[in-house]
Amino acid sequence: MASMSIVRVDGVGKSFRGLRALSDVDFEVAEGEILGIIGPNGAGKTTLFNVVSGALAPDTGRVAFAGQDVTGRAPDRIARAGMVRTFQLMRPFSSMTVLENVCLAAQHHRFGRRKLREHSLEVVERVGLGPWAHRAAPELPTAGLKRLELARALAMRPKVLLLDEVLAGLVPAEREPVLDLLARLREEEGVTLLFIEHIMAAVMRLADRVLVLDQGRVIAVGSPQEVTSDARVIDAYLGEEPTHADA
Ligand SMILES: Nc1ncnc2c1ncn2[C@@H]1O[C@H](COP(=O)(O)OP(=O)(O)OP(=O)(O)O)[C@@H](O)[C@H]1O
Repeated sequence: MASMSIVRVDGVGKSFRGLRALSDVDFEVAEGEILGIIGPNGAGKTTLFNVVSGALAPDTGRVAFAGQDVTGRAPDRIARAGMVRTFQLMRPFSSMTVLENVCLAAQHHRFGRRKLREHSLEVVERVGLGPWAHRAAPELPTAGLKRLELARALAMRPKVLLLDEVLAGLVPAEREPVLDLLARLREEEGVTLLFIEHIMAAVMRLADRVLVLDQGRVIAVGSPQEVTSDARVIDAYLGEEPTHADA
C-alpha cells in the first residue's frame, strides 16, 4: 500500500511486569501533520513516545519512520535520522550556559565550530531565550527550561518532533508564544508534530487530529471536534476535565 505517512505504528504492545501499558496500538501520521495525543494519567502516552523514539523496545509490533523500520533502534540513531523527542523533565547540563546546552544537542551535524555556534544561537533566539544565551542553564525559570528543552530538540533539525507536555508548568501567557512557535514550525518548515498534552485548549488549537489513549488502547482518532464529542472519550477522559483544569 502506498503511503504518505512519515510515522507508522503497527500493532504495538508493551507490558511492565504484567501491566499492559500499550495494547495493539495502530496509527499513522502524515508528513507535516500535527497529531495531539490525549488520555488520562497512566493511559500509556509517555510509553508510546518511549517506543516510537527508541527508548523502549515494544513487546509486539513495529514502528516505521520515513518508510524505514526503526523498531528497537537506538534513540540517538532515530534522533539523528530526524525523529526527535522532548522530555517532561528536562535535565540541562548544569555547568553549561543555555547556548552551550543547545550546541551540545546540535553537535551531531558536524558543523564547524563557528557554524555550530551560529546555528545554535539562531535556535536559542527562535525560542525566545536570546537574552539568556550566556547564562547558566539552571538559572532559567521553569518556562525557560521548557524552552531550552524545545531548543535542544530543534537544534537537531527534526523532521518529526515528539513533544511531551511542553506546556506543563507554564502560565497561560507563557503558552501562547510556544504554541505560535510550534504552528510556525509546521507552516514554515513542514515539521511533523506529535504532542502529548493535557491542556485541551492547546490541543483544540494546534492539532489536525487527536489520538485518544485509555488503558493502553487507542479509543478514538479524529479531528479535535470529533474526538471531543465522542461519548467514549468523554467517559474515559473529558468527563474528569476539572482535574485537568488549567491551574
Ligand atoms: N518503566 C516502567 N516500569 C514499570 N511501569 C511503567 C514504566 N513506565 C510506565 N509504566 C506504567 O505504564 C502505565 C502507562 O504509563 P505512562 O507513563 O506511559 O502513562 P501516561 O499516559 O504517559 O501518564 P501521565 O499522563 O501520567 O504521564 C502506567 O501504569 C505506568 O505506571
